[in-house]
Amino acid sequence: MNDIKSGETGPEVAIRTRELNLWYGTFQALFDVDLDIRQGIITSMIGPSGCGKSTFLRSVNRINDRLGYVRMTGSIDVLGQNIVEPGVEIVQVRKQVGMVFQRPNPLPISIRDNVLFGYRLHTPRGDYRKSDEDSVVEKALREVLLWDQVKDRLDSKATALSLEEQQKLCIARLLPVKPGVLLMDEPCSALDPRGTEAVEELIWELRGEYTILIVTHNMAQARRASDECIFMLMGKVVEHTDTGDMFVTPQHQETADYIEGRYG
Ligand SMILES: Nc1ncnc2c1ncn2[C@@H]1O[C@H](COP(=O)(O)OP(=O)(O)OP(=O)(O)O)[C@@H](O)[C@H]1O
Repeated sequence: MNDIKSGETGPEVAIRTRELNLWYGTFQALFDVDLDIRQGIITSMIGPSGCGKSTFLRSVNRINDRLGYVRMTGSIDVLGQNIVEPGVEIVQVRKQVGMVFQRPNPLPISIRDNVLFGYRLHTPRGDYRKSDEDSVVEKALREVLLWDQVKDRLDSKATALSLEEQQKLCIARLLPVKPGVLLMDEPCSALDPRGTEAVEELIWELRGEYTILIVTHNMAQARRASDECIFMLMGKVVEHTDTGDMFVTPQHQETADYIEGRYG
């Protein structure tokens, strides 16, 4: 049951799902998920291992499509378009919905080419100007607070960067194609506490410009780094509310049990 109710949030909803069900073969992983994820804020998704957080995230940019045995029913509207309708181009979905993974996964090419990779792929040939490249690279790296560290070594291999820098780069390379939504699946889990703090600070900087949905096991992170929080259990949404309220006055016993560490 949701506490932030469908239909109440008006046009500023970035991701809206209705009766979203998903099966891996015969195993049902998501049950009637109705969510309204607001535009321009950070929403965290928490819940015990296996409750369907990553499955939900992967549905919103249709990575699950790669698996032949996944079946979905219901709708997922991203910025007003139902992305699971027949005929929707996955390339367009991926352009609007960027994804950041647990382990930073830069390509084994230069820092500069990493930033330009998606931009080259997604910019129509007639609109692409080589003379724009420098400013595109600088803008994206500045946005992720990495420019000063890397501006003198843009041609170095991205894989030689620290994990924190790699993760920032993986966020930077999404930005030139102007995604409305950034999905982050435990983006700090491979980082040390200092790297975690730096990436959290960055995510907070991006707030407003982008709609950010972040899956995390780290409740302290959800608490300090999100505006709204969704608690899931066994494929269902139990509670979706203001983060402060969820941690202080959870409305459901299951939420309270999880927050107090009574689930694995
Ligand atoms: N590719 C897959 N094929 C079959 N079953 C899967 C697949 N991916 C996930 N599942 C199953 O779907 C359920 C939800 O998994 P999911 O990874 O979405 O949970 P999660 O909440 O993100 O877990 P974690 O916090 O451990 O990452 C689990 O029972 C999992 O075993």
